[in-house]
Amino acid sequence: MKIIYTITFNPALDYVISVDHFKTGVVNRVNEEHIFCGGKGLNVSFILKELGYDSKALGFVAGFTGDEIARLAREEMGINADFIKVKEGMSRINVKLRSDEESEINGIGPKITKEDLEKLFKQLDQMDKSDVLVLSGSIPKSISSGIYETILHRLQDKNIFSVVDATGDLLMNVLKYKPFLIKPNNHEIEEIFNVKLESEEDLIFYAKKLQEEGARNVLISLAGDGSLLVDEHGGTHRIGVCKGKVKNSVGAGDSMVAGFIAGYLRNGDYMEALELGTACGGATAFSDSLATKDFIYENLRQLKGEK
Ligand SMILES: Nc1ncnc2c1ncn2[C@@H]1O[C@H](COP(=O)(O)OP(=O)(O)O)[C@@H](O)[C@H]1O
Ligand SMILES: O=P(O)(O)OC[C@H]1O[C@](O)(COP(=O)(O)O)[C@@H](O)[C@@H]1O
Repeated sequence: MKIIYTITFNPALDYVISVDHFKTGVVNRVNEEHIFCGGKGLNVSFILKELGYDSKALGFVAGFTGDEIARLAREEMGINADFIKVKEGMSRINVKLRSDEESEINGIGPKITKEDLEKLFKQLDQMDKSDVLVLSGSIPKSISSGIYETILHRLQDKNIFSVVDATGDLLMNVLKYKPFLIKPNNHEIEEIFNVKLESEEDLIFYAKKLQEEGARNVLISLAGDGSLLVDEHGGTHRIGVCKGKVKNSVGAGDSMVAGFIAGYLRNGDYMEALELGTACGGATAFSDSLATKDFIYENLRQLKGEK
């Protein structure tokens, strides 16, 4: 049995607030607030657990916020988290503002030293052939943007499946290690290539460009417009979305990544992976926080046109 590891370098408490007609330069009053444990790898671990796949959630936490993240991850999310506690700084509080528009303010994160990184490398040394490693999210400012590259370089002889959900250099630098899956969204592709995507042909063109750089499967998510996968055999798969009322789309991308991995692990079938990923992304977007199992499968049945 493959072991799935997720790494969240910079977990966060997500402070999700709703404000009617938010305005800058004045006092705004919140009419609904929630605090969730967030961070991309942790979100992936949670959805994997809902789908029946255990994972080891690795990463760094610091300060009182870090203690709360570790507590919430274990006690409320039910995740097998093995975080490294670092001494300087504190884990982030990321503000997610719901108003006429959705806005996010994501923090910096604690100071991670060389010794802290060594501890993570030791944990990763346990990885074995065909295990899955999910590297997702940003990294604290104290670490070099080459860190994902360093990790995949260390693991390159182990024949693991890597999944990378990150932006800019963090993503581009690892493509040469042939990640099994990358999941940029359309805005991230536009930023990477400094272009405006205007058609499906554009999406396919840039997905193939990322494959030329080394990525095996490229899944481009398009929020409410669904997603497009160019698989490693050159097949193109376009899928729409589940129907529902959006409540909070934070974590939809992470949910899609988890669903895709779980769907693929079942039979190695891309369409099954894409459908389950879509159901997970939609179910999270239609929930106050991350989606739960029953709602994911309800969305999957709806997507497939089943009762
Ligand atoms: N408004 C929405 N309605 C239905 N499904 C959605 C919606 N937003 C996101 N999703 C689902 O979640 C997936 C990932 O969402 P997206 O916002 O593109 O990811 P990210 O959070 O990484 O930017 C989408 O491809 C879609 O399947
Ligand atoms: O590490 P980053 O890129 O700052 O992102 C962290 C944020 O991403 C999230 O994991 C949500 O990610 P997505 O909406 O892209 O799925 C939040 O829980 C968290 O606040």
